[in-house]
Amino acid sequence: SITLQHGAHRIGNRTDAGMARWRSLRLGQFIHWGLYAIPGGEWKGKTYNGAAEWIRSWKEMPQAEYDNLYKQFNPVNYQPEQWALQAKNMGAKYMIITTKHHDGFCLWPSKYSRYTVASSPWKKDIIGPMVDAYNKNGIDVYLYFSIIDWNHPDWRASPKTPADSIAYGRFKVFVKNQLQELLTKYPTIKGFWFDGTWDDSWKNDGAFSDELEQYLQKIHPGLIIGSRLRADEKGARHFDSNGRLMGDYEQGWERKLPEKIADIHGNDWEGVMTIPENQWGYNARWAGHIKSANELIEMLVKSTSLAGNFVINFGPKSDGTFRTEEVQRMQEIGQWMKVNGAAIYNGGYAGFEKQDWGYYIRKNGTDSVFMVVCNVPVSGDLRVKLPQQTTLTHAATLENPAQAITPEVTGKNEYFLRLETKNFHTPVVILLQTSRNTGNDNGRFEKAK
Ligand SMILES: COc1ccc([C@H]2[C@H](O)[C@H](O)[C@H](C)N2C)cc1
Repeated sequence: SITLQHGAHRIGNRTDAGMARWRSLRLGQFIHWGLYAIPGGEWKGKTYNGAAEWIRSWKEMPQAEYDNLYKQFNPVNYQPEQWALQAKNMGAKYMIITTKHHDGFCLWPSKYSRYTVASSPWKKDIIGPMVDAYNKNGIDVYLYFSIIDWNHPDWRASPKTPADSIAYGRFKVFVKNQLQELLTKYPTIKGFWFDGTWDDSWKNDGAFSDELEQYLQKIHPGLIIGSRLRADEKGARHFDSNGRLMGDYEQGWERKLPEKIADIHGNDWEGVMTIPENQWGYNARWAGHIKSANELIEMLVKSTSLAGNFVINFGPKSDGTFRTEEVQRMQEIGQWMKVNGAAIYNGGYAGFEKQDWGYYIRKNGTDSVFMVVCNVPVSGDLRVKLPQQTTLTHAATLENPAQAITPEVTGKNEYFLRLETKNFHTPVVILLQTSRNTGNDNGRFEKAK
């Protein structure tokens, strides 16, 4: 390995209580809200085919007109308590809110910028009431913060001249001030979700990203910050030039998930997912494939089975309400979580041989392993192959009333489970009680007690 001043400062996952809590939450709600919700992917009768929150970069959108949208920001139907209750009913245990996206508009009245809600017709702080409402409902809050700031005169994607470097130097002070301000105003937040860190200006200044992270940890110990913030002194991002993860979890899983446990290299990780193919901010016209609740539930189950968190994104409208499809997804996911949440919260990698019918999730630190069945085989037989010295002592569905299952046992520590009901509308969860190093002959299934 090479000597790095600004590479990873820790090998392996964090072992403190704050990170263990993050690891137990598993299901998060991402919210992208800002001026981009006003055009909602359309402008003067034309449809923008990119992601709605990027409409400012569209050639058909005059940037001055976009930048003046703050004069229309007035979410008269914004009710943070409703937002928080809705998220609680979905079963989300943490929420990530865009305090400032790439366009630079701040949803809090920052004293370091005039481009904030304070200058809008709404005038009031959006973030504070949201943090309070979510915390009151037992949901942890993380603040999304874009380093890229298209509105700030000192932002540079790639400084070319000495004047650029002086301007960008001022910008770095501005970033540090805004982050310190967010921590001071909203002390209950658990971490930052950084974005917009791919440009040369940031990539070629690994020292600053390292010092910034240490500065934030100093004023707010225990902050959880993913791998998108840092670059090392050679411009490597997420993983330093020695291949070691920088930050507290791998944060690169955006609209994609790992396939198998080897893909996560033992790191904590989080996947963030849009319901349409690629829309984070509100887009009036949802085109392409819109994920169903079952698809999102399966992604959540897959993430949990691979020891990662899964965050579903929502893009509220400019008036502060959510579109029907998003309300429906939250309700349907919430109904499933009410019955099966025990398989998700505190869930992790089981270490059993993957089967086609779905995913195994081990309740952390126990011999309780959940089978989440997403694909019932036409045979109706659900095969369970256990590692050596592990036997199955009991099996039952999670639903009410629980349906006890007597597996068929084969001699090779292999079991076949059959489900009575055949027609499923959502994934079915079966709880397996196992015991290890039992010493009795492999595969003997003791009758349910
Ligand atoms: C260039 O590809 C991109 C760039 C930025 C993104 C941003 C989205 O606007 C959203 O905020 C997502 C979390 N982020 C990675 C997505 C894809």
